[in-house]
Amino acid sequence: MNSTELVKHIENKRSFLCVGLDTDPVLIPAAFQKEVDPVFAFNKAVIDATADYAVAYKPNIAFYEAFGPKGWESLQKTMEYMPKDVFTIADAKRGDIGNTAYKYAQTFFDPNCAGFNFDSVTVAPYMGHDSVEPFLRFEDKWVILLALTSNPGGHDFQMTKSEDYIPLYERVMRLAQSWGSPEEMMFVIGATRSDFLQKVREIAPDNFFLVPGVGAQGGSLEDVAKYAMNSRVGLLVNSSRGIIYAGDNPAIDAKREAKKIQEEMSMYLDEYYIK
Ligand SMILES: O=c1ccn([C@@H]2O[C@H](COP(=O)(O)O)[C@@H](O)[C@H]2O)c(=O)[nH]1
Repeated sequence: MNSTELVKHIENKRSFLCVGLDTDPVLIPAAFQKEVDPVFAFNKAVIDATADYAVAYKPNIAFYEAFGPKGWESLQKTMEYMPKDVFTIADAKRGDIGNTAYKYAQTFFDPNCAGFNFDSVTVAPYMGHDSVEPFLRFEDKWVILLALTSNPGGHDFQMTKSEDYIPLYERVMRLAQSWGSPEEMMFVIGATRSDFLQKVREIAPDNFFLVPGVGAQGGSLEDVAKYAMNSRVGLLVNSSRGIIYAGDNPAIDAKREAKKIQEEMSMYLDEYYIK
């Protein structure tokens, strides 16, 4: 999906919500456990319940690969079930030398390889340009680089400063913009980093940000919208547990939560979105 289509879906749905499909077999409600593939059955119910309110879905790959071939099959079926008008993110956090990175890119982007056709994949940038470039060879596909993550340990390295006092996350964001255009590169910025939202938007005015950390991790959606929106919205805000485990019945509970977030987003689009 290219950026024009993505922005069109955001404007049409008045939403920049990404639903995280972090589907843990242990947490799936009992009603789905009797299905042949409980993970897929649950994901299907979540997608049905939330598709009117979400513009993106983000299966975190860890929740699938933990179960080997069975997990990959659930992911495959989930991807085949995705509505056409949503942006898909393989949250895989890959990163390796060039030829290996290309294999990772094929895994998620090339339908003739593993069979997936994700729009984007999350990548750790710390092995440098040649570890990211292979992902950029695929047309209309996106690389989403970890910049300022939402977890407490994100501080350990991302905030460290070199002799010129530039923190590592900033160095990553500035240098990475010379590797690829804002039409193919996003950054992960945690919603929990509210003090830095203005700064990261200043560093990367045109890129989309994938923002995890609202919902279960407590980040403020309003702060994200207020400080990090740009002239094409430029945000995909993810909530996983807060939506998918909102209750035992996704048709009611996941729908309610997704709708609530979408309504809030719609309000913030009125308030903060300047095209
Ligand atoms: O900085 C980061 C990068 C990725 N994540 C991922 O996003 C979701 C968040 O899930 P919640 O249940 O909404 O907290 C999950 O898949 C993480 O691995 C992140 O949280 N922070």
